[in-house]
Amino acid sequence: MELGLVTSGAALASVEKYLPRLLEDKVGSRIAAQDPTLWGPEAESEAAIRLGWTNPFDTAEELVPAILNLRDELVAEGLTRIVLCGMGGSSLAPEVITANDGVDLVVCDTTDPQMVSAILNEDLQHTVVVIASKSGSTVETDSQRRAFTAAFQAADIDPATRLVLVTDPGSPMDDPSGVRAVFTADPNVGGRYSALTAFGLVPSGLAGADIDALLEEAGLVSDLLAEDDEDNLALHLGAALATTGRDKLVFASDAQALAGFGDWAEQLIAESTGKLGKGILPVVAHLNAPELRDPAGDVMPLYLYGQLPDEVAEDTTAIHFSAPLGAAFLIFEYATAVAGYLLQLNPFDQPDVEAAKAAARTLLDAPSAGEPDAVFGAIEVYGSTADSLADALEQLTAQLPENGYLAIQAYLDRHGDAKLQSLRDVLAERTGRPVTFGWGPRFLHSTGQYHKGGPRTGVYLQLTTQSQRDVQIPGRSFGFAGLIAAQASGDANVLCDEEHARPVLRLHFTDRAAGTAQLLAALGLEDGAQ
Ligand SMILES: O=P(O)(O)OC[C@H]1O[C@](O)(CO)[C@@H](O)[C@@H]1O
Repeated sequence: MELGLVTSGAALASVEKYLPRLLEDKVGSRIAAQDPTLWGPEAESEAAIRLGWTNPFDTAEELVPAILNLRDELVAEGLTRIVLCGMGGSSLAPEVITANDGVDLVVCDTTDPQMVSAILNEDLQHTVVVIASKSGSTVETDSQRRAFTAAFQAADIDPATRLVLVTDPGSPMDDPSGVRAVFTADPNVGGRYSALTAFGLVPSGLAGADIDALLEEAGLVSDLLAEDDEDNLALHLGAALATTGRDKLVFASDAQALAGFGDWAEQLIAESTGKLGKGILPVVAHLNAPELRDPAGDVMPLYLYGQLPDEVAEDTTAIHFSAPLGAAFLIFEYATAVAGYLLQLNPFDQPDVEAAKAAARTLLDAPSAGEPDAVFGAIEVYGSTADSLADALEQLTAQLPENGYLAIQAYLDRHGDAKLQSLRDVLAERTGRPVTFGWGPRFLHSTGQYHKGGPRTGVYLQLTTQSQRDVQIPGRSFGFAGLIAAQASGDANVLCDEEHARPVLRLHFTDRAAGTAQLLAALGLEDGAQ
């Protein structure tokens, strides 16, 4: 795949404006040298323990053979179905790596009982489960570990032969008892920058992806990214990302481009920049997305290609990017750190994620159902007293400010309920504004930071459901159904609180299939087709 970056229109103007400063301030070489002072005194202590990703190569030398040895052992034992339990930075990169290599990896990054149950109940005889958590304490991952341990025991399989852990040294998960292997990662790398560390490499390598080739691709650009050189792609990309006023970054890929890359970059950019009332909102879209037809003044189109086009319209604002996956990871990580420098924020913390987690914990201790404001068929409505579903949606989108965005937050099964993604285009078309579609609780570890920490311009459509069947979480007083309900309500409570004061419309399906069909019909969509 070709390696290159072309900027045009306002993106090019931003590169021309910022590049001389980035070169003069030696931003490229200072990031590579892991200089924690670059983002100002307030960010310094965090940055001092978060820059290890600039050199993933030394650690990989020992790590890769260990992963490949374990892979050989597993294959010899017929254990070829690899499931990965992990949230955000602990699962997004392996999903992209394996998809681009054409190997299977089952990612369990959910608390939806239907999706968890489908993963738990398939082919346990040939399954190995990688449990990945940097902190070792993320509630989703801990719950998934408990559920898989119980499922193996119920199937008369010793979990100690099937569980593989990836975590930071010294975390509550860094304990070899009762598991097949523990891989510890570089603690000086935050989750969303960890694609080329144990978090990206262990699950991908065990699933059969060519992780040596991935690291080689990253190696192709690592010297260039460390240089204070006007050809440094990360300086160009960082400057373009920081284009004044163009803070909705709309991703679209051609057929040959990196599959699913936008989902990984979404967390990197949203969690790194969405804070202090500023930031860049990634919108994972496609080439025919309404947002790209005649882009609004606050939209920055970002096109991902297998091969860059021969010509781009110079006066049309866009970023055009192409790179092999390993290189793309490293370029985007550097570029995000560069954008953080230009936007004057700390790209390594996520100060607003904790609020939703705390609100969910409170609700798990004392669940409070609350009464719906209205009921239409199989849909309970919270946060609107409109006379119909269509009116409730209309009232929500009418609150969009001029530079606002709509976030659809679906606490559902991203495989089984995938047809709901067609809502994105319809609502983008109707509102003329960027629309994001996030699966909960996965997005809480990604755009969730931006929703609470970024500009107060979002309106939120939450979709939740009654599940026909719950899945128990051994050792906990709640099951997955209670957990996902608390996560959705907790996040809504924070978005609506006095500090954030954002509009949230919650549509709760009392029957998953009937509610889905009803909502699609209310938006003029039949069974997911436009
Ligand atoms: O790897 P952990 O500690 O389980 O965290 C998962 C995700 O949760 C966050 O810490 C916060 O949402 C992310 O930054 C991270 O990628």
